[in-house]
Amino acid sequence: MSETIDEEPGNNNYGFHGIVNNSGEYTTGSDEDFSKYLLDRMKQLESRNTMLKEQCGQIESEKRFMESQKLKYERESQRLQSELDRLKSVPLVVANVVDVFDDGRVLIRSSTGPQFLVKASPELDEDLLIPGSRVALNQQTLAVVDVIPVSDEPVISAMEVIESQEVDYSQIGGLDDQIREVSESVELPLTRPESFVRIGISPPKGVMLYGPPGTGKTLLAKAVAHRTNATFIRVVGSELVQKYIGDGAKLVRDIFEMARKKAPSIIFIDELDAIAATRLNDTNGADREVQRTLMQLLAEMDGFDNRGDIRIIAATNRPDVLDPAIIRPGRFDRVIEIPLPDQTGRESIFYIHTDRLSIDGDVDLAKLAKLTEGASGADIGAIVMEAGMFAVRQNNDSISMSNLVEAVDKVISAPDIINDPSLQMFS
Ligand SMILES: Nc1ncnc2c1ncn2[C@@H]1O[C@H](COP(=O)(O)OP(=O)(O)OP(=O)(O)O)[C@@H](O)[C@H]1O
Repeated sequence: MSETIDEEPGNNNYGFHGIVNNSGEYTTGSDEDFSKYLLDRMKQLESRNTMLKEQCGQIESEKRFMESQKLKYERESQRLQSELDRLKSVPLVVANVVDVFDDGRVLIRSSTGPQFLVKASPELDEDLLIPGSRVALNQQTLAVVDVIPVSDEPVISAMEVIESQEVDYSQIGGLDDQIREVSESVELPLTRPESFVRIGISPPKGVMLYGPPGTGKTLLAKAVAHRTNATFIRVVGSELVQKYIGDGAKLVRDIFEMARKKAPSIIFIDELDAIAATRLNDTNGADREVQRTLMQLLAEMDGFDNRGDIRIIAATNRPDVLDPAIIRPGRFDRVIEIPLPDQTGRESIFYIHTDRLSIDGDVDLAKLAKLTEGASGADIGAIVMEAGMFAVRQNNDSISMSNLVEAVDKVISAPDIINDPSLQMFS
């Protein structure tokens, strides 16, 4: 037997350097030995090549499998995410965590009292689920879908608290009578309480402003707060009962508590109809929630001294649906209509909104007021803003009458305005 050697530095280009014969001596070998070596080497390389090709094929098919798995999981994850978003977007019930068990179940207490043993969504960070934390539950399954961060506590997010208001009566157009009435019933009891004591009458506890949207109800409430240096606390009725179900009554308590702490204060309840609509006999869960919130509001109103330094103003666009209990004496006993502005009102609102702007000398506010019959103060604000945008787009230095007429058309979509012959001079 002879053994090929290729460790030694070679004398050919194939890595063949010689053989060791049967006597153990090294020899460079014959041509035959060299051919045999090449043949063996070729076979070796071919089989290695085949093996590597197989491995490569195997890895390729594993890669394809992994890619299809990845695609499948991505789709699954998207589906779960949209399911989760959907669950989170429906109104959620707020509850407190009482205990968390090892098997992932959570004992919660709803704000209306009963306790439930529920599951937590797997997406939730378990570390945040601790006894005492506030959580949001899916309304149907009661699964915990979110942990409410401390800064998102309903009492804070449900109300807007502004300690000093910038709005003044002079920024409200066309509501002189209403300003006087609100001032008498809200401002005087706060600024001159002794006058009421002297005469022996009680000021109204609550004032209700009703009228179409955008007519200045919120503006009026803010202006009163400014005049009295009172803290302005604004809550929206629909949010109290729809955003954090089960918490409406507690929120009402918290709001009055906050008003007492920050007194003198004005609580402004926007969309009062969402919590004070006429009660039906056949009530479902959501109606009961509304009722509980309203009962708490009435209890708070009945409980506080109307000579104190908390005033309540409510606003609604739907006075027709209100529960009569809400306007009983000692509650919202002063009801003030805030109507759409008339010609003079619209003119003064145009004046207020254009006063600080750069406008052309020929701008005719009376004409604009005439063109905007049926428009609210908010519509007029939007018209002026839109006219300003037209002027900016045209690179002008000031707002022209034609900018305003065009804006009227855009905001209140009244096509006849453009065809009105008396306005041709402005277009
Ligand atoms: N009488 C008004 N005078 C001047 N501006 C007004 C008047 N009414 C409304 N506006 C303008 O419209 C905006 C919206 O008005 P505001 O929020 O007070 O209306 P609202 O009656 O409370 O509406 P909603 O019922 O929709 O809550 C104001 O910020 C102001 O720019």
